Amino acid sequence: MSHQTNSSAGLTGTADSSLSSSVGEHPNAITNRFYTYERVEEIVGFIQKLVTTKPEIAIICGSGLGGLAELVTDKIVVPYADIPHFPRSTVVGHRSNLVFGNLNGLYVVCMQGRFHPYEGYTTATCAFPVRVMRMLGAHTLIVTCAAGGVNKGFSVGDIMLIKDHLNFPNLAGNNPLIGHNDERYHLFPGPRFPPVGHAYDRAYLLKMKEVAKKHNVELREGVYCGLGGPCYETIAEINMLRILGGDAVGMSTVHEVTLAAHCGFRTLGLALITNKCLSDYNTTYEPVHEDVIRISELKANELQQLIFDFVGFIKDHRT
Ligand SMILES: O=P(O)(O)O[C@H]1O[C@H](CO)[C@@H](O)[C@H]1O
Ligand SMILES: Nc1nc2[nH]cnc2c(=O)[nH]1
Repeated sequence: MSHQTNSSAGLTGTADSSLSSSVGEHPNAITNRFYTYERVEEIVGFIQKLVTTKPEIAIICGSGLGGLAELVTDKIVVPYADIPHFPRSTVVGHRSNLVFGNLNGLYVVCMQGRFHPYEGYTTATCAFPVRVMRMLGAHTLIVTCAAGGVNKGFSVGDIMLIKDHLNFPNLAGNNPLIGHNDERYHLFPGPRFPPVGHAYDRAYLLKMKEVAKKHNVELREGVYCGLGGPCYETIAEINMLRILGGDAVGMSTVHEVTLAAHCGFRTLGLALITNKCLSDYNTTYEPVHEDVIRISELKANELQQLIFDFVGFIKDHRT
């Protein structure tokens, strides 16, 4: 049952009048005009007909990390293709499903496949499922991603707790919240000028460190740099990211976490270091997506265990 083509994904040039652009309008404003409160309610209503339990935890699976959803029991799988106005993942290592079910005693929704700006989606489109998951009832977001290790002390296979991010598209004037700020989202609370200084929940960060200790996993902690992609970085760019305090680099996460902060999610971010970044002009290694997927799949079990236990903690401490 497919309701709608990908044309709803916030791109211009479709027959839908809500997508036609006024002169000079920012693509994110067009996307946000398309994903009206009513339309998001329609999407949420559609999903609620299929899934009657309210999810508490939302999980976004990074490249090669879709297996996280396999931990979920009593699964209900809702393909993106079935959901009205939902985009599709087009990248290897990303499936296109919302997976609902139980994880260590809590009801969760997993995005098995995310959206990236380099696929042609606006950052607002990439982030909008976060709002859907919030409106479905989730209060905690666990966002995972594959990333290159900018920090020279990091090794391939390390897991980095994201303590903060550098949102490069945002610094260049591309923020998913550009456009009309619908007051009705103030429920979450969604102000026009949302603070993002604590977008990654400090208490969650500390808790995940405890969980990792129990599993004898040494976690890294650092700043994730979100770039547009699809190119991996030049040596000069990596050197710049280091100077700016970046520890890991990827092409996702920052727009999702921005929207998550806006709609009141408490967020935990985990970046799996899948490759080293180019450091000097004598380096012959270049990152390739196949390696990213291979390392993600190799380390998925470890990450799954940490997330499983972390969800158990949320269950024991929710108010
Ligand atoms: O961030 P995720 O989706 O985990 O994937 C990362 O890996 C891909 C590049 O290999 C890019 O999509 C980058 O963002
Ligand atoms: N931008 C970027 N994304 C990645 N995803 C996985 N590895 C990398 C990387 O080195 N750079």
